[in-house]
Amino acid sequence: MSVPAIEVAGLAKTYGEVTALHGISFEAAPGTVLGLLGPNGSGKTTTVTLLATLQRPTAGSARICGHDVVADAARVRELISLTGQSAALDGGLTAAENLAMFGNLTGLRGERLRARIDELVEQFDLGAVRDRRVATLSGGMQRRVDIAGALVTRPAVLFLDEPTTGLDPRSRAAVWEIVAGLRAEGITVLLTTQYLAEADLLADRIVLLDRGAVVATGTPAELKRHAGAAVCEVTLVDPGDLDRVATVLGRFESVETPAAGPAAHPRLVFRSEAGMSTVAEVIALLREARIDVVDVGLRQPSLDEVFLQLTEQVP
Ligand SMILES: Nc1ncnc2c1ncn2[C@@H]1O[C@H](COP(=O)(O)OP(=O)(O)OP(=O)(O)O)[C@@H](O)[C@H]1O
Repeated sequence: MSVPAIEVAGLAKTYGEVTALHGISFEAAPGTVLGLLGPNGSGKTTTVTLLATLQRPTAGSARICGHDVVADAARVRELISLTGQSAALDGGLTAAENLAMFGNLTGLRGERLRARIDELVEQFDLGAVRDRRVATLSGGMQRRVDIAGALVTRPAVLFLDEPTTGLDPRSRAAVWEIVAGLRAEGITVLLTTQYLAEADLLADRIVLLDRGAVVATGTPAELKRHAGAAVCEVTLVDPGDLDRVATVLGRFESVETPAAGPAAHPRLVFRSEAGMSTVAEVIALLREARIDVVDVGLRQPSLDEVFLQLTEQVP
């Protein structure tokens, strides 16, 4: 078997009285996307900073492509790149100048640097903004330049810390495409995100952290199966019916769901142990009580629902 791109064993970190990580373990195979998820304060950033050699663990170990992040930190730094939500760009420089700056920082110069910048401009579709000052670009475009900057040195492992936070849906989709492309190139990506749909879409495997411990690992599909039965979702016409529905369907176990938008129809979600029979029963009960619905359906639990079940709060 090949050496894991990321290998974390019993990794712990305490800050004075605060234990940020209680000895976590997980692995990522080369060329895969690992989603690191968890509520605020669960230890995601601490994990990334330890793996990126920005601080030292209190106990346990971590290896990047077989190299220890403490004993072999210099080699690890050559293998990784880190980019986050706050773009590390110089707004006064053009996109191409920023890429050159990233190259210079790692010793890439001259013709090799110019050729690499041309490649990245092409790959990230930055031709139109190449010679524009970064401060004048949209947030989505800046994020693209920033990720391109992290790739100037062709890292084996890329840490993407909340790469789509604050982006509009179109720019977010553009970043998703980039991440899928990186995976196709064989780069291992550790992605932290607060958007579970994003992890569902991009991650081969997910590590779910809560209060400094791993509470679940698996593929998105495995995590959803772990949550157990399918759910029956009832979408109501009238918000005024919510209490009545809760009474009429009181025998079913309700599932906590992420808040819907203000304009959305009110919905209730129940565990559906008996699959379609539960749905049939729910429809019969609602009809009997003359409660109008927009929709009653059977579906797999979403990753958000799994998350709410396994942790104490939303990420
Ligand atoms: N330098 C520090 N000194 C003291 N405590 C810290 C330090 N850095 C992190 N912590 C604590 O460690 C815990 C984990 O924090 P961390 O930033 O890793 O979580 P996170 O999952 O990245 O959260 P968020 O999603 O809010 O960024 C928190 O309780 C935090 O307050």
